[in-house]
Amino acid sequence: MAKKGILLVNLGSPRSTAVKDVKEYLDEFLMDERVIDYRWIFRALLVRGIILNTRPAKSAEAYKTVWTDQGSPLIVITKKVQQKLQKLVDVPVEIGMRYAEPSIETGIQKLVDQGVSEIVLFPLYPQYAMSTTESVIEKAEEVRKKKFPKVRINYIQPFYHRDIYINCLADSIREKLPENFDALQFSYHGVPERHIYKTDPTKTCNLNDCCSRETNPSHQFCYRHQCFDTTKKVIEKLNLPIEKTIISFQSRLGKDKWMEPYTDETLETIPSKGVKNLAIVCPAFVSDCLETLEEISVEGKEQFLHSGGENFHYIPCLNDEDRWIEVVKTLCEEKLQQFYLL
Ligand SMILES: C=CC1=C(C)c2cc3[nH]c(cc4nc(cc5[nH]c(cc1n2)c(C)c5CCC(=O)O)C(CCC(=O)O)=C4C)c(C)c3C=C
Ligand SMILES: [Fe+2]
Ligand SMILES: [Fe+2]
Repeated sequence: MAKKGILLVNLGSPRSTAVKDVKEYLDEFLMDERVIDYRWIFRALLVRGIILNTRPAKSAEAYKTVWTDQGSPLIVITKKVQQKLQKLVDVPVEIGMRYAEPSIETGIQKLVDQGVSEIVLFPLYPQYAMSTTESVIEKAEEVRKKKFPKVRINYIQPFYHRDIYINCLADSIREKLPENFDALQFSYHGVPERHIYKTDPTKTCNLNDCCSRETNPSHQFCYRHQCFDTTKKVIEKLNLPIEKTIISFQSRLGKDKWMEPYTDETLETIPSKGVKNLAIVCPAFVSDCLETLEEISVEGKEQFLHSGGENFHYIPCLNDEDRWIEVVKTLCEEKLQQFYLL
């Protein structure tokens, strides 16, 4: 019988906080046609002609504020998840990053070196997006076809709607919520609106109320719907009134129209509407990273407090919490079982 293994895939971080390493990382990231989805020549002009002239130095400074002795928080946390999961399952577990090292190819190679030929690959993103889930699958398939044609890969699908995940996230938030808060804000990583239209095979999503409808044929590939639905399901579990919740989208880049409302603008306007004590959580990320530890916990906090807010309470991601490791284990085991049916 074929030997099985698990590959946990996350976004990836630069090798170090040196500007040249950040530049190399951003080049690979932003030249991905599923991230900046322009024709190659226009993408290269924008990324290599404009963005990479100034952004690496700025991003390197931001990375320095979150970097740990062991490296980037995102990679350190993903490794902890790997180690904890390895103790619970009897197949090899490795990690791979979509950008930079350890790459998806490195991860698959490590599994193959242990005799594995059937891999469950877990893109660590609760919601589907072209720039994340789809990009990971495309890359893994490219590597598999080129380097490991005999290996079979079974992909774990977005899990934002799964009860086990929602219960886990709701329990984690409940434990960390402060006693008194005026609102709980759900801040998701944004994407350009164009990405949503582009990946909608049904062409029925118009980015209005269709995303919050119970059913719509576009939901399987609508990142906006999946963020709304995650929020709705979590607040139901938490028994929180909808009036006490806010949803927003962070981390926009460039001049395109990204999904609204924007987190930074929201943080600046809500204190004048009576939200003085804020709790904020970032459920597009399962591991804390630059975008949560710096953009939200530091920059976001400053924006909120300077705009009249009084208390800002950041709720960490699931990281290596045992209850989350249990969810990862269950989702992986489901897919491992499927190999027998394929
Ligand atoms: C959670 C899902 C993510 C989506 C969707 C996503 C889309 C997306 N991101 C950029 C540009 C940047 N993102 C950056 C960092 C970053 N992004 C995610 C996740 C998603 N991105 C994570 C987990 C991180 C942190 C990585 C880390 O090392 O901690 C950055 C780099 C940092 C910076 O310079 O600000 C950029 C740039 C685009 C353009 C995009 C969709 C089109
Ligand atoms: Fe991003
Ligand atoms: Fe939608």
